[in-house]
Amino acid sequence: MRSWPAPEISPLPGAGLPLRLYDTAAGEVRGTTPETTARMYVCGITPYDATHLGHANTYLAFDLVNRVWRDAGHRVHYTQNATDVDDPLLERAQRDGVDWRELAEEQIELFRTDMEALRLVPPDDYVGVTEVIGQVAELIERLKDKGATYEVDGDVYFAVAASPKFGAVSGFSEATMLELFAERGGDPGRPGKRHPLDWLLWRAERPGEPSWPSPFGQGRPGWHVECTSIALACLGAGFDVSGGGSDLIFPHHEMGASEGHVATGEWPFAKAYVHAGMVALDGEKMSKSRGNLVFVSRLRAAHDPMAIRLALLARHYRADWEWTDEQLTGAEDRLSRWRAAVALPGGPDGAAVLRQVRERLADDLDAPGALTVIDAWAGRALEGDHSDPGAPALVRATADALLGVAL
Ligand SMILES: Nc1ncnc2c1ncn2[C@@H]1O[C@H](COS(=O)(=O)NC(=O)[C@@H](N)CS)[C@@H](O)[C@H]1O
Ligand SMILES: [Zn+2]
Repeated sequence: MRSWPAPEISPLPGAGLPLRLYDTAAGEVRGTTPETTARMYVCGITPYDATHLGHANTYLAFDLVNRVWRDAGHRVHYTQNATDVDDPLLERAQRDGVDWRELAEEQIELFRTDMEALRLVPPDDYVGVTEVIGQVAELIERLKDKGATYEVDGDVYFAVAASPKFGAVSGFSEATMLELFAERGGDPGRPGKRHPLDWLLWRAERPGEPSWPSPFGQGRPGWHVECTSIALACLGAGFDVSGGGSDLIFPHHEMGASEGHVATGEWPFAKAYVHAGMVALDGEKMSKSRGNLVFVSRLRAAHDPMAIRLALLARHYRADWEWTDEQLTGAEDRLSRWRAAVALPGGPDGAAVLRQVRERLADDLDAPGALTVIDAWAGRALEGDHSDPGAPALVRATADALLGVAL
Protein backbone atom coordinates (compact mmCIF):
# COMPACT_ATOMS: atom_id res chain seq x y z
CA MET A 1 0.00 0.00 0.00
CA ARG A 2 0.95 3.61 -0.51
CA SER A 3 2.13 5.35 2.69
CA TRP A 4 2.11 9.16 2.79
CA PRO A 5 4.36 12.06 1.62
CA ALA A 6 7.44 12.59 3.80
CA PRO A 7 7.97 15.87 5.65
CA GLU A 8 11.15 17.86 4.97
CA ILE A 9 13.80 17.24 7.64
CA SER A 10 16.12 20.24 8.14
CA PRO A 11 19.83 19.34 8.12
CA LEU A 12 21.58 19.96 11.45
CA PRO A 13 25.28 20.57 12.18
CA GLY A 14 27.20 17.74 13.88
CA ALA A 15 25.51 14.48 14.88
CA GLY A 16 23.17 13.31 17.60
CA LEU A 17 23.92 10.88 20.44
CA PRO A 18 23.23 7.11 20.50
CA LEU A 19 19.56 6.54 21.32
CA ARG A 20 18.71 4.83 24.61
CA LEU A 21 15.23 3.33 25.00
CA TYR A 22 13.28 1.44 27.67
CA ASP A 23 13.13 -2.19 26.52
CA THR A 24 10.07 -3.98 27.96
CA ALA A 25 11.78 -7.38 27.71
CA ALA A 26 14.89 -6.18 29.61
CA GLY A 27 12.84 -4.09 32.03
CA GLU A 28 15.29 -1.21 31.78
CA VAL A 29 16.59 1.58 29.53
CA ARG A 30 19.20 0.24 27.12
CA GLY A 31 21.34 1.68 24.34
CA THR A 32 20.01 0.81 20.88
CA THR A 33 22.78 -0.54 18.67
CA PRO A 34 21.54 -0.24 15.10
CA GLU A 35 23.83 -0.87 12.15
CA THR A 36 24.16 1.72 9.40
CA THR A 37 20.51 1.08 8.60
CA ALA A 38 18.35 0.92 11.72
CA ARG A 39 15.37 -1.43 11.40
CA MET A 40 12.02 -0.70 13.08
CA TYR A 41 8.63 -2.42 12.97
CA VAL A 42 5.69 -0.51 14.40
CA CYS A 43 2.27 -2.13 14.56
CA GLY A 44 -0.21 -0.17 12.47
CA ILE A 45 -3.90 0.53 12.95
CA THR A 46 -6.86 -1.75 12.65
CA PRO A 47 -8.59 0.63 10.25
CA TYR A 48 -11.71 1.86 11.91
CA ASP A 49 -12.14 4.81 14.32
CA ALA A 50 -8.89 6.29 12.94
CA THR A 51 -6.99 8.37 13.90
CA HIS A 52 -7.63 8.96 17.58
CA LEU A 53 -5.18 10.67 19.92
CA GLY A 54 -4.09 7.33 21.37
CA HIS A 55 -2.99 6.18 17.93
CA ALA A 56 -1.25 9.52 17.28
CA ASN A 57 0.53 9.43 20.66
CA THR A 58 1.98 6.00 19.94
CA TYR A 59 3.07 6.70 16.37
CA LEU A 60 4.61 9.99 17.47
CA ALA A 61 6.89 8.11 19.91
CA PHE A 62 8.32 6.07 17.05
CA ASP A 63 8.55 9.15 14.85
CA LEU A 64 10.96 10.52 17.47
CA VAL A 65 12.94 7.24 17.34
CA ASN A 66 13.14 7.62 13.55
CA ARG A 67 14.31 11.25 13.75
CA VAL A 68 16.87 10.66 16.51
CA TRP A 69 18.41 7.70 14.66
CA ARG A 70 18.67 9.77 11.45
CA ASP A 71 20.25 12.66 13.38
CA ALA A 72 22.80 10.16 14.78
CA GLY A 73 23.78 9.26 11.21
CA HIS A 74 21.71 6.12 10.55
CA ARG A 75 19.41 5.36 7.68
CA VAL A 76 16.14 3.92 8.95
CA HIS A 77 14.17 1.05 7.41
CA TYR A 78 10.71 1.53 8.90
CA THR A 79 7.91 -1.00 8.37
CA GLN A 80 4.30 -0.61 9.48
CA ASN A 81 1.28 -2.85 8.81
CA ALA A 82 -2.45 -2.22 8.67
CA THR A 83 -4.69 -4.93 10.05
CA ASP A 84 -7.16 -4.60 7.22
CA VAL A 85 -8.92 -7.85 7.95
CA ASP A 86 -9.68 -8.99 11.51
CA ASP A 87 -12.67 -9.70 13.75
CA PRO A 88 -13.10 -6.15 15.17
CA LEU A 89 -13.04 -4.63 11.65
CA LEU A 90 -15.59 -7.13 10.33
CA GLU A 91 -17.81 -6.50 13.36
CA ARG A 92 -17.68 -2.73 12.86
CA ALA A 93 -18.45 -3.04 9.13
CA GLN A 94 -21.36 -5.33 10.02
CA ARG A 95 -22.65 -2.88 12.64
CA ASP A 96 -22.51 0.04 10.21
CA GLY A 97 -23.81 -1.97 7.26
CA VAL A 98 -20.79 -1.10 5.12
CA ASP A 99 -18.42 -3.24 3.08
CA TRP A 100 -15.39 -4.07 5.27
CA ARG A 101 -12.93 -3.38 2.42
CA GLU A 102 -14.38 0.07 1.81
CA LEU A 103 -14.32 0.86 5.53
CA ALA A 104 -10.67 -0.17 5.73
CA GLU A 105 -9.69 1.82 2.66
CA GLU A 106 -11.47 4.99 3.79
CA GLN A 107 -10.03 4.78 7.31
CA ILE A 108 -6.50 4.11 6.09
CA GLU A 109 -6.76 7.18 3.84
CA LEU A 110 -7.91 9.27 6.82
CA PHE A 111 -4.98 7.89 8.83
CA ARG A 112 -2.51 8.86 6.06
CA THR A 113 -3.93 12.40 5.95
CA ASP A 114 -3.67 12.78 9.73
CA MET A 115 -0.12 11.39 9.82
CA GLU A 116 0.97 13.77 7.05
CA ALA A 117 -0.64 16.76 8.79
CA LEU A 118 1.15 15.89 12.05
CA ARG A 119 4.41 15.59 10.05
CA LEU A 120 5.25 11.99 10.93
CA VAL A 121 7.92 10.43 8.72
CA PRO A 122 6.16 7.70 6.69
CA PRO A 123 7.16 4.02 6.81
CA ASP A 124 9.26 2.66 3.92
CA ASP A 125 6.94 -0.36 3.82
CA TYR A 126 3.25 0.21 4.55
CA VAL A 127 1.68 -3.27 4.28
CA GLY A 128 -1.97 -4.30 4.53
CA VAL A 129 -2.31 -7.88 5.75
CA THR A 130 -4.72 -8.59 2.86
CA GLU A 131 -1.78 -7.89 0.53
CA VAL A 132 0.35 -10.68 2.01
CA ILE A 133 -2.03 -13.54 2.89
CA GLY A 134 0.10 -16.02 0.91
CA GLN A 135 3.25 -14.91 2.70
CA VAL A 136 1.51 -15.28 6.07
CA ALA A 137 0.34 -18.78 5.10
CA GLU A 138 3.93 -19.70 4.24
CA LEU A 139 5.09 -18.65 7.71
CA ILE A 140 2.34 -20.79 9.24
CA GLU A 141 3.55 -23.69 7.08
CA ARG A 142 7.09 -23.15 8.45
CA LEU A 143 5.73 -23.26 11.98
CA LYS A 144 3.80 -26.40 11.08
CA ASP A 145 6.98 -28.03 9.73
CA LYS A 146 8.61 -27.25 13.09
CA GLY A 147 5.82 -29.17 14.80
CA ALA A 148 4.63 -26.05 16.59
CA THR A 149 1.01 -26.12 15.36
CA TYR A 150 -2.14 -28.20 15.62
CA GLU A 151 -5.75 -27.97 14.48
CA VAL A 152 -9.04 -27.53 16.31
CA ASP A 153 -12.10 -27.90 14.03
CA GLY A 154 -10.09 -26.69 11.02
CA ASP A 155 -8.57 -23.69 12.83
CA VAL A 156 -4.75 -23.79 13.16
CA TYR A 157 -3.21 -23.02 16.56
CA PHE A 158 0.32 -22.28 17.75
CA ALA A 159 1.18 -24.59 20.67
CA VAL A 160 2.65 -22.41 23.41
CA ALA A 161 4.57 -25.47 24.64
CA ALA A 162 6.64 -25.25 21.42
CA SER A 163 8.07 -21.86 22.41
CA PRO A 164 11.00 -21.96 24.84
CA LYS A 165 11.06 -18.16 25.04
CA PHE A 166 7.36 -17.58 25.73
CA GLY A 167 7.10 -14.94 28.50
CA ALA A 168 10.47 -13.33 27.73
CA VAL A 169 8.87 -10.17 26.30
CA SER A 170 6.21 -9.41 28.90
CA GLY A 171 7.54 -11.21 31.95
CA PHE A 172 3.89 -11.54 33.06
CA SER A 173 2.60 -14.33 35.32
CA GLU A 174 0.41 -16.99 33.74
CA ALA A 175 -2.61 -15.59 35.61
CA THR A 176 -2.03 -12.13 34.10
CA MET A 177 -1.46 -13.68 30.69
CA LEU A 178 -4.76 -15.59 30.84
CA GLU A 179 -6.64 -12.45 31.86
CA LEU A 180 -5.12 -10.25 29.15
CA PHE A 181 -5.44 -12.97 26.50
CA ALA A 182 -9.19 -13.22 27.17
CA GLU A 183 -9.56 -9.41 27.15
CA ARG A 184 -7.63 -8.87 23.92
CA GLY A 185 -9.03 -11.23 21.31
CA GLY A 186 -7.81 -14.57 22.73
CA ASP A 187 -9.88 -17.71 23.38
CA PRO A 188 -8.38 -19.35 26.50
CA GLY A 189 -11.51 -21.36 27.22
CA ARG A 190 -12.00 -22.94 23.79
CA PRO A 191 -12.60 -26.69 24.09
CA GLY A 192 -10.09 -28.86 22.20
CA LYS A 193 -7.09 -26.62 22.80
CA ARG A 194 -4.04 -28.24 24.39
CA HIS A 195 -3.26 -25.15 26.50
CA PRO A 196 -5.46 -22.10 27.21
CA LEU A 197 -2.69 -19.78 25.97
CA ASP A 198 -2.31 -21.50 22.59
CA TRP A 199 -3.23 -18.94 19.97
CA LEU A 200 -4.91 -18.80 16.58
CA LEU A 201 -2.68 -18.74 13.53
CA TRP A 202 -5.32 -19.40 10.90
CA ARG A 203 -9.12 -19.13 11.21
CA ALA A 204 -11.01 -21.49 8.92
CA GLU A 205 -13.69 -19.87 6.78
CA ARG A 206 -16.99 -19.04 8.54
CA PRO A 207 -20.18 -18.23 6.57
CA GLY A 208 -20.24 -14.60 5.46
CA GLU A 209 -16.59 -13.97 6.40
CA PRO A 210 -13.88 -13.15 3.85
CA SER A 211 -11.49 -16.03 3.25
CA TRP A 212 -8.46 -16.94 1.18
CA PRO A 213 -7.08 -20.29 -0.01
CA SER A 214 -4.17 -21.82 1.91
CA PRO A 215 -2.44 -25.19 2.30
CA PHE A 216 -4.68 -25.68 5.33
CA GLY A 217 -7.93 -24.72 3.63
CA GLN A 218 -10.01 -21.57 3.06
CA GLY A 219 -9.67 -19.04 5.88
CA ARG A 220 -7.82 -15.98 7.09
CA PRO A 221 -4.81 -15.21 9.31
CA GLY A 222 -4.88 -14.77 13.07
CA TRP A 223 -3.81 -11.38 14.39
CA HIS A 224 -0.26 -11.95 15.71
CA VAL A 225 1.20 -13.93 12.85
CA GLU A 226 0.53 -11.12 10.35
CA CYS A 227 3.03 -8.82 12.08
CA THR A 228 5.59 -11.60 12.49
CA SER A 229 5.35 -12.36 8.79
CA ILE A 230 5.59 -8.74 7.62
CA ALA A 231 8.48 -7.94 9.99
CA LEU A 232 10.42 -11.03 8.86
CA ALA A 233 9.77 -10.33 5.19
CA CYS A 234 10.72 -6.61 5.31
CA LEU A 235 13.30 -6.43 8.10
CA GLY A 236 14.53 -9.93 8.98
CA ALA A 237 14.90 -11.36 12.50
CA GLY A 238 16.89 -9.39 15.04
CA PHE A 239 15.57 -6.01 13.93
CA ASP A 240 16.22 -3.11 16.30
CA VAL A 241 12.81 -2.01 17.59
CA SER A 242 9.38 -3.62 17.70
CA GLY A 243 7.02 -0.83 18.68
CA GLY A 244 3.47 -0.23 19.77
CA GLY A 245 1.29 0.87 22.64
CA SER A 246 1.62 -0.92 25.99
CA ASP A 247 -1.61 -2.83 25.32
CA LEU A 248 0.34 -4.78 22.68
CA ILE A 249 2.91 -6.15 25.16
CA PHE A 250 0.68 -9.15 25.75
CA PRO A 251 -0.57 -11.13 23.92
CA HIS A 252 0.45 -9.48 20.63
CA HIS A 253 4.22 -8.87 20.92
CA GLU A 254 4.83 -11.85 23.22
CA MET A 255 3.20 -14.26 20.79
CA GLY A 256 4.75 -12.65 17.73
CA ALA A 257 8.21 -12.99 19.27
CA SER A 258 7.59 -16.70 19.93
CA GLU A 259 6.45 -17.24 16.35
CA GLY A 260 9.51 -15.42 15.00
CA HIS A 261 11.86 -17.40 17.24
CA VAL A 262 10.39 -20.83 16.46
CA ALA A 263 10.21 -20.08 12.71
CA THR A 264 13.79 -18.78 12.37
CA GLY A 265 15.60 -20.27 15.38
CA GLU A 266 16.99 -16.77 16.01
CA TRP A 267 16.63 -14.86 19.27
CA PRO A 268 15.86 -12.07 19.98
CA PHE A 269 13.21 -11.62 17.33
CA ALA A 270 13.49 -7.86 18.02
CA LYS A 271 16.45 -6.40 19.94
CA ALA A 272 14.15 -4.03 21.86
CA TYR A 273 10.41 -4.07 22.55
CA VAL A 274 9.31 -0.46 23.00
CA HIS A 275 5.86 0.51 24.22
CA ALA A 276 4.03 3.82 24.49
CA GLY A 277 1.69 4.62 27.37
CA MET A 278 -2.09 4.82 27.11
CA VAL A 279 -3.95 8.06 26.47
CA ALA A 280 -7.19 8.25 28.43
CA LEU A 281 -10.28 10.43 28.30
CA ASP A 282 -12.66 10.93 31.21
CA GLY A 283 -10.72 8.45 33.30
CA GLU A 284 -10.84 5.58 30.82
CA LYS A 285 -8.28 4.48 28.24
CA MET A 286 -9.28 5.96 24.86
CA SER A 287 -10.48 2.93 22.97
CA LYS A 288 -12.80 1.96 20.15
CA SER A 289 -14.64 -0.49 22.33
CA ARG A 290 -15.44 2.32 24.81
CA GLY A 291 -16.03 4.89 22.07
CA ASN A 292 -14.45 7.67 24.19
CA LEU A 293 -12.31 8.90 21.33
CA VAL A 294 -10.84 12.28 20.39
CA PHE A 295 -10.09 12.29 16.68
CA VAL A 296 -7.06 14.04 15.21
CA SER A 297 -9.11 15.01 12.14
CA ARG A 298 -11.69 16.77 14.30
CA LEU A 299 -9.03 18.68 16.26
CA ARG A 300 -7.30 19.59 12.98
CA ALA A 301 -10.45 21.28 11.76
CA ALA A 302 -10.04 23.96 14.45
CA HIS A 303 -6.41 23.80 15.56
CA ASP A 304 -2.92 23.99 14.06
CA PRO A 305 -1.64 20.40 13.71
CA MET A 306 1.68 21.61 15.13
CA ALA A 307 -0.12 22.52 18.36
CA ILE A 308 -1.63 19.02 18.47
CA ARG A 309 1.86 17.58 17.97
CA LEU A 310 3.27 19.82 20.75
CA ALA A 311 0.46 18.79 23.13
CA LEU A 312 1.39 15.13 22.63
CA LEU A 313 5.14 15.82 22.90
CA ALA A 314 4.56 17.48 26.29
CA ARG A 315 3.98 14.02 27.81
CA HIS A 316 6.66 11.34 28.14
CA TYR A 317 5.99 8.62 25.56
CA ARG A 318 5.80 5.91 28.23
CA ALA A 319 3.39 7.78 30.50
CA ASP A 320 -0.26 6.89 30.77
CA TRP A 321 -2.09 10.22 30.77
CA GLU A 322 -5.45 11.93 30.47
CA TRP A 323 -6.28 14.20 27.52
CA THR A 324 -7.87 17.57 28.34
CA ASP A 325 -8.63 20.48 26.03
CA GLU A 326 -6.51 22.77 28.26
CA GLN A 327 -3.44 20.86 27.08
CA LEU A 328 -4.19 21.96 23.54
CA THR A 329 -4.57 25.62 24.46
CA GLY A 330 -1.32 25.39 26.44
CA ALA A 331 0.36 23.93 23.36
CA GLU A 332 -1.00 26.74 21.18
CA ASP A 333 0.50 29.33 23.53
CA ARG A 334 3.83 27.51 23.46
CA LEU A 335 3.72 27.32 19.63
CA SER A 336 3.08 31.04 19.22
CA ARG A 337 5.83 31.89 21.74
CA TRP A 338 8.31 29.69 19.86
CA ARG A 339 7.27 31.15 16.51
CA ALA A 340 7.66 34.72 17.85
CA ALA A 341 11.10 33.89 19.23
CA VAL A 342 12.52 32.32 16.05
CA ALA A 343 11.34 35.40 14.12
CA LEU A 344 13.70 37.62 16.16
CA PRO A 345 17.09 38.82 14.82
CA GLY A 346 18.93 36.79 17.46
CA GLY A 347 18.64 34.81 20.68
CA PRO A 348 20.72 33.08 23.38
CA ASP A 349 23.33 30.52 22.24
CA GLY A 350 21.66 28.27 19.64
CA ALA A 351 24.29 25.52 19.71
CA ALA A 352 23.50 24.93 23.39
CA VAL A 353 19.84 24.36 22.51
CA LEU A 354 20.75 21.79 19.85
CA ARG A 355 23.12 20.01 22.24
CA GLN A 356 20.60 19.89 25.10
CA VAL A 357 17.67 18.81 22.88
CA ARG A 358 19.85 15.99 21.50
CA GLU A 359 20.76 14.93 25.05
CA ARG A 360 17.13 14.92 26.17
CA LEU A 361 15.83 12.89 23.24
CA ALA A 362 18.69 10.37 23.35
CA ASP A 363 17.71 9.72 26.97
CA ASP A 364 14.68 7.46 26.36
CA LEU A 365 12.92 10.15 24.29
CA ASP A 366 12.59 12.79 26.99
CA ALA A 367 10.54 15.09 24.73
CA PRO A 368 9.06 17.05 27.68
CA GLY A 369 12.65 17.89 28.70
CA ALA A 370 13.45 18.96 25.15
CA LEU A 371 10.41 21.27 25.06
CA THR A 372 11.59 22.89 28.30
CA VAL A 373 14.99 23.61 26.73
CA ILE A 374 13.37 25.50 23.85
CA ASP A 375 10.90 27.23 26.21
CA ALA A 376 13.86 28.64 28.17
CA TRP A 377 15.63 29.80 25.00
CA ALA A 378 12.47 31.43 23.63
CA GLY A 379 11.75 33.16 26.94
CA ARG A 380 15.20 34.75 27.07
CA ALA A 381 15.09 35.68 23.38
CA LEU A 382 11.74 37.40 23.83
CA GLU A 383 13.16 39.29 26.84
CA GLY A 384 15.81 40.77 24.54
CA ASP A 385 18.83 38.44 24.67
CA HIS A 386 19.79 38.45 20.96
CA SER A 387 23.46 37.61 21.55
CA ASP A 388 23.59 34.82 18.94
CA PRO A 389 22.28 36.04 15.55
CA GLY A 390 22.37 32.51 14.15
CA ALA A 391 20.32 31.05 17.00
CA PRO A 392 16.77 31.57 15.64
CA ALA A 393 17.55 29.61 12.44
CA LEU A 394 19.31 26.83 14.37
CA VAL A 395 16.48 26.51 16.92
CA ARG A 396 13.92 26.42 14.10
CA ALA A 397 15.90 23.62 12.39
CA THR A 398 16.27 21.74 15.70
CA ALA A 399 12.54 21.88 16.43
CA ASP A 400 11.81 20.74 12.90
CA ALA A 401 14.32 17.90 12.52
CA LEU A 402 14.23 16.41 16.02
CA LEU A 403 10.70 17.20 17.23
CA GLY A 404 8.96 17.42 13.85
CA VAL A 405 7.49 20.79 14.83
CA ALA A 406 7.45 23.28 11.94
CA LEU A 407 7.77 26.85 13.29
N1 LIG B 1 -5.56 4.88 24.07
C1 LIG B 1 -4.41 4.60 23.47
N2 LIG B 1 -3.27 5.22 23.87
C2 LIG B 1 -2.08 4.95 23.26
N3 LIG B 1 -1.94 4.09 22.24
C3 LIG B 1 -3.05 3.47 21.81
C4 LIG B 1 -4.33 3.67 22.40
N4 LIG B 1 -5.23 2.89 21.72
C5 LIG B 1 -4.54 2.23 20.78
N5 LIG B 1 -3.24 2.56 20.82
C6 LIG B 1 -2.14 2.05 19.99
O1 LIG B 1 -2.39 2.40 18.63
C7 LIG B 1 -1.87 1.37 17.78
C8 LIG B 1 -2.98 0.88 16.84
O2 LIG B 1 -4.00 0.32 17.63
S1 LIG B 1 -5.14 -0.45 16.86
O3 LIG B 1 -5.74 0.42 15.92
O4 LIG B 1 -5.99 -1.00 17.88
N6 LIG B 1 -4.44 -1.62 16.01
C9 LIG B 1 -3.72 -2.61 16.58
O5 LIG B 1 -3.45 -2.65 17.77
C10 LIG B 1 -3.21 -3.68 15.63
N7 LIG B 1 -3.58 -3.38 14.24
C11 LIG B 1 -1.71 -3.81 15.74
S2 LIG B 1 -1.06 -4.98 14.60
C12 LIG B 1 -1.36 0.25 18.70
O6 LIG B 1 0.06 0.36 18.89
C13 LIG B 1 -2.07 0.53 20.02
O7 LIG B 1 -1.32 0.09 21.13
ZN1 LIG C 1 1.03 -5.85 15.20
